[in-house]
Order: sequence, then C-alpha cells, then structure tokens
Amino acid sequence: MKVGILKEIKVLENRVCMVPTGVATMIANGHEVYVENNAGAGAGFSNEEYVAAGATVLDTPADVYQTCDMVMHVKEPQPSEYDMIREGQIVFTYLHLAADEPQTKALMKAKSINIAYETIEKKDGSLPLLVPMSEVAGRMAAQEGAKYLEMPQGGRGVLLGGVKGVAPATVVVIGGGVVGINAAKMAAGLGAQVYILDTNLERLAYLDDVMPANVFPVMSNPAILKEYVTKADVVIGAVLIPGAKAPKLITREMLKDMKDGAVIVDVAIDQGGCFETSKATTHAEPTFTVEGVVHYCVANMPGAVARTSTIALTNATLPYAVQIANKGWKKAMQENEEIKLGANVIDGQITYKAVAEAFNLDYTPVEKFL
Ligand SMILES: NC(=O)C1=CN([C@@H]2O[C@H](COP(=O)(O)OP(=O)(O)OC[C@H]3O[C@@H](n4cnc5c(N)ncnc54)[C@H](O)[C@@H]3O)[C@@H](O)[C@H]2O)C=CC1
Ligand SMILES: CC(=O)C(=O)O
Ligand SMILES: [Mg+2]
Repeated sequence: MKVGILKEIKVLENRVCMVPTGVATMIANGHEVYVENNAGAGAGFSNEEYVAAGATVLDTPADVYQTCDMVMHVKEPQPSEYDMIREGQIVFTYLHLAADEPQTKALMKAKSINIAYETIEKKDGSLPLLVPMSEVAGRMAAQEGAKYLEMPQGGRGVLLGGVKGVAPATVVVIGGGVVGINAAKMAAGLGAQVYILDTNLERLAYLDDVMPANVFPVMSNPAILKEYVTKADVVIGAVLIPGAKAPKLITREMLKDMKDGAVIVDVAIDQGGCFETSKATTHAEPTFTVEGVVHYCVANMPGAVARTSTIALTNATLPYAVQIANKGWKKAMQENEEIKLGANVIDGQITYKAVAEAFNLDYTPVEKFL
C-alpha cells in the first residue's frame, strides 16, 4: 500500500503522525511511504531522516492525497483539504466528527474510508489511540490552569500551591478518566486542593485508592457541580462519551457564581466542550473571558509539546496503521474489533452511531461494508 504522511496545518500544530523509525517499519512490511515536505520539521524530524528511512518526499498535500491509498494526519482534515480526499481513500487520523458537522458532510461527500483514532476501542472500553494525548493534555491542563491564574494572564492572582500560612488554590476536575487523573496528579503535585468529579462509582473508588491525599474524588450530579465550581479557582473539563458531542455540564448562568478571574480549561473542547460558553481556540490566542472567567479552550493542546506528543502518539498509532496497511481496511476491521470501532464514515455513510445522532443523520452499521 502507498501510505502518506501529511504535514499538520492547524495553527501552531507541530506534531507529525509518523516518525522516521515508523516509516522504516512500514517499509519493512512491504509498503511505500510518501512524506509531505517538512512534515516532521516542527517535531524535530528532518526530510533527510525520512529519506534515510526509505520514504519519498512530496511537495504538496495535493501530491500526497493524489499518490497514496492511505493518508495519515494527527488532526482532522481542514477545509482546504476536503476536495483533495479521493473516493475509497483511507483517512486515518483524529476526526472528532460529533463536534464538526461541515467536516462530517465533507467526508461523506468524498466517499473515503475514514477511521478515527479516538474511537478505536479495546474490549475493556479504553481508547488506546486517545490515551497518550489525553495523558499529555491532562498534565498540560494543570500547567495552563496555573499559568492563567496569574494576573498578567487575566487570572485572579492565586498561586496553585499557596505558601506557608496561605491556602492553596482549589482545582475542580470534571471527569476522572485519563485526562482527569493526569490533571489531578499534576495539580496535586503543585500543592493544590483538588476535587475530581465523575459519575462512575467504580472509577471514583479507583481514584480514591491511587490519588494522593490532597485529591478528593466526588460523585458528580448537577447540584454538586454547581457547588464545586463556585469555590473553584481552576475548573478542568475532562468528560467523554466516546465519539459523542460532550454534554454541556456548566451553563453560562453557573459562571456568574464563579470567582472573578477563575480559570476554565475545557480539554473536552475537541468533542465540542463541556461548558456552555466554550468555543475552540488556538495556541496563537488560547483564551477569552466570559462573565469574568478566563476560558482556555485549545482543541489540540498536545501540539504545544510536539516532541513529547509525537513520540507518545506514534508509539500508539503505528501498530494499527501497519495492520490497516497490511490487510486493507476491510480485513483489518473483520479481524480486529478495535479497528472496526474506528470506522466513522465509510463510502458516504456514517458508521459511528454517536456521530449520526449528533447531527440527526442516518446511521449505517459498518458491517454492511465488510
Ligand atoms: N483538547 C485537547 O487537546 C485534547 C482533548 N482530549 C479530550 O479530553 C476528553 C477526555 O478524554 P479522556 O480523559 O481520555 O476520556 P476518558 O474516557 O478516559 O474519561 C472520561 C471520563 O468522563 C466521565 N464522565 C462522562 N460523563 C460524565 C459526566 N456527565 N460527569 C462527570 N464525569 C463524566 C467518565 O466516567 C470517564 O471517567 C475527550 O473529549 C478527549 O477527546 C484529549 C486529548 C487532547
Ligand atoms: C486528541 C486530540 O484532540 C489531540 O491530540 O489534539
Ligand atoms: Mg483535540
């Protein structure tokens, strides 16, 4: 198969979807790899390293889409690419379709085979291609919360860990999954008083076992949410219903009771965000303020630490990319339930239920195509 490595084009997105050692693995499996010019430069991987690994460098994204049977990205295809995607072409990347109707319709129109990293799911319900970036974004969320609490950044001027004789900041994490546990761990390490809210009792029990003494797992419900965001200096949004639009848990009205200069970090923004007032921002202009509350809503947080993130992401994606390339998408899905759950839009039809539901469009089970 001809495999294409596209350069990321979102603002300040420096990750790349395959490192040179990954290219060597693909080639050892009998495939050809085509890399867009300088695709790895932002993460510190030169064209020369890709060529040494056996890849061919192509000038433009159009060349990559034109040449390859499967194209890979980190982030979702951007509008400038929609018309380049070819019928029957495999597109393997994060898609986050439930938050993006224009992209969903563009991929339907393209009749391509769109496999989303974020809905590939193991038997135990874990999301192996989301986990590494959730670890990064969770850890970053505590850092960003600390940074935007500083007065020059618009925050209320509270130091996360406090100092002797002065209480630390209160951090409320909504969602105790991978993002949540990583955010809580970092905020706790800096000395904050951390509350981690989830609706899954088993998960709360686990968090209670593994979290340090300054992290308090709490069963979430609307009344508890209202109470805890009111006392928070930082609120981190980290909920997920796989593949679906994030539930709006914090309303504009609730912000009015929050402290002036408090900070929201809505990590769930890639799925639409869990605050009513969230809208996606970029690393160039990460924040805005509503009702006196600073909102940080960057949909590609790990792109800011591209070196760490690229290596962590490609460690996880490569084995799946190799399987899809070796077997073709149909056989890969027939033989591996995890990859089958990655099918979001196939040949013009939506094959992931939560995406169809997000836009009230028809759902077609992927089995129809296998
Ligand atoms: N902005 C960015 O750059 C990035 C965003 N993300 C996003 O962060 C979000 C969280 O991802 P993960 O932690 O990996 O998911 P996860 O599946 O590990 O955890 C989600 C948690 O939310 C909980 N939950 C669901 N509904 C809830 C509710 N109503 N109230 C309280 N808790 C609830 C679940 O029980 C689960 O423990 C996802 O949308 C993911 O795509 C991940 C990486 C980067
Ligand atoms: C998961 C995701 O949205 C990211 O890594 O950018
Ligand atoms: Mg994202």
